[in-house]
Amino acid sequence: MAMSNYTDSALTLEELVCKVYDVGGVKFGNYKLKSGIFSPVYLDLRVIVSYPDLMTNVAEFLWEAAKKEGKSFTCVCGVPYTALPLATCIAAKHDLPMLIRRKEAKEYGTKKVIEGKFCAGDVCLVVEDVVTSGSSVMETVDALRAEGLVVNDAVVLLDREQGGQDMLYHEKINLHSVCTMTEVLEILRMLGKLDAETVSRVRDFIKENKFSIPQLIKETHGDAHHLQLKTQVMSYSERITHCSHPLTRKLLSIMDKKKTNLCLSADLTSSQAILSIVDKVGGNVCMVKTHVDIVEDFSQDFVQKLVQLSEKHDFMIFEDRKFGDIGHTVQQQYKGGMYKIADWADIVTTHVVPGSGVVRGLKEVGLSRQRGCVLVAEMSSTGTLAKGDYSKAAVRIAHENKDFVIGFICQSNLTKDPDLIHMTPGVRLDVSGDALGQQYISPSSAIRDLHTDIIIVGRGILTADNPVAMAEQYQESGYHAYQELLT
Ligand SMILES: O=c1ccn([C@@H]2O[C@H](COP(=O)(O)O)[C@@H](O)[C@H]2O)c(=O)[nH]1
Repeated sequence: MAMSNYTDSALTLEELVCKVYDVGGVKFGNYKLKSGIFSPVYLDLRVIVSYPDLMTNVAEFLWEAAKKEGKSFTCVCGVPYTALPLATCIAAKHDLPMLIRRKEAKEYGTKKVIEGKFCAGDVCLVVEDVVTSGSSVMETVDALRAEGLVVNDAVVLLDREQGGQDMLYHEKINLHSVCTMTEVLEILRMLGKLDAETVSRVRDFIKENKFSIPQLIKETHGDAHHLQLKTQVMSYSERITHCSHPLTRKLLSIMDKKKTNLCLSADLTSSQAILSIVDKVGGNVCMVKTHVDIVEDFSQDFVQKLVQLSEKHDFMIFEDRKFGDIGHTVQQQYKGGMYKIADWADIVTTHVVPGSGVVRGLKEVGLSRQRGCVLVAEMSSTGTLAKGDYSKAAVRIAHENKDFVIGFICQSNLTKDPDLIHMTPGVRLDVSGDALGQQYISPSSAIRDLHTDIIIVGRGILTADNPVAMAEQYQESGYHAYQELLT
């Protein structure tokens, strides 16, 4: 008999997390892990099997997360043991053949490792309850691949954010998660189930117990494989060969040629001041970002001169317009008014708060002009609401509009798709922040820890005594961090 009577057919993520917590799937305290270390959080998602309605809901969330990017699968396989019933629910509900991986091959009879009917080339989705390092998912992936199945995707209920996603990406697996540990903490805190001290203890634990990719690969595959890691982080020039969007290719080729991942945020209010600094540091940057509506003496002559400088120094022009209205309105804002942004800006930013119509509206104007757009998926400011499901929706919209969307404004790595460039503002050598909620991280940390592609720097350069020398320092610091990732 079921231990609790959940009758919900469709829960919100908050409700799901709350129910998993209420049945004891997530516990907070001081738990000794298999590794011997003590953890302030303990996950026991096996308990879900005792709550059939909750289990069906979890399975639906998993399926939705896996299908978000429009992928299709010919079969599904759970990582033994907790995810087996979850995979079964998905298979039964969506009429999808299921495979079972044996933990040990049978010593008799067929000696099969993978049970169920399949053909080489079938595309299998791997299902897991929790990902920490990604090694359990990899055991199942390796077994499936050994039988000729194609495995590119895995879906997990909870990503502990300790390095598993990067590890799996290294193994050419896209990990889709229903929620992350950060989201669980935020939801439980919001619902009053956790105090601030516990939240910060768990956050610190996760931060301090992150695995590096080399460490994970060594653990999963041993030393020989570890040595191969060096070749796995893509250089800009390698990445060009994996990209289809012409603007992404152009940007990566500028970054490669000029040895820079720096974007200057030219947030000055006089056109002369902007042109002057851009001419001085144009050689150090791959992009110049503008807020054209703060320029007091704006004229078309100003933007023409900016375009000339972009040709002289070989950088792209990026108008940080942050559109946020319905498709029909943003079209007028993009091509018309006094700024006529579509005439001169290679790239523009848009919020996704109106839904995908905003992107479709901009695309109708920009596509024929070979322009591109960047989605504001996350923000650098304190208390930002652009997080969690909102950011995931931005990723989905980007994937659905890859002919026009070339990346994200973000504070974390959101997708491993080589076409989509991650651009991170809130970067400064002095990381103390400003009085209005801006938060900073260092250039090297943005590249190395957030795995971003481009650092966006404004006041760090503009207010320096010697902005040119400072731009060189940011260029050097960002590019050096990128080179370190390659070696
Ligand atoms: O999340 C975001 C999105 C955009 N910005 C913009 O980047 C620059 C940052 O300027 P700094 O002087 O380096 O703080 C600015 O134009 C913002 O509008 C951001 O900071 N955060």
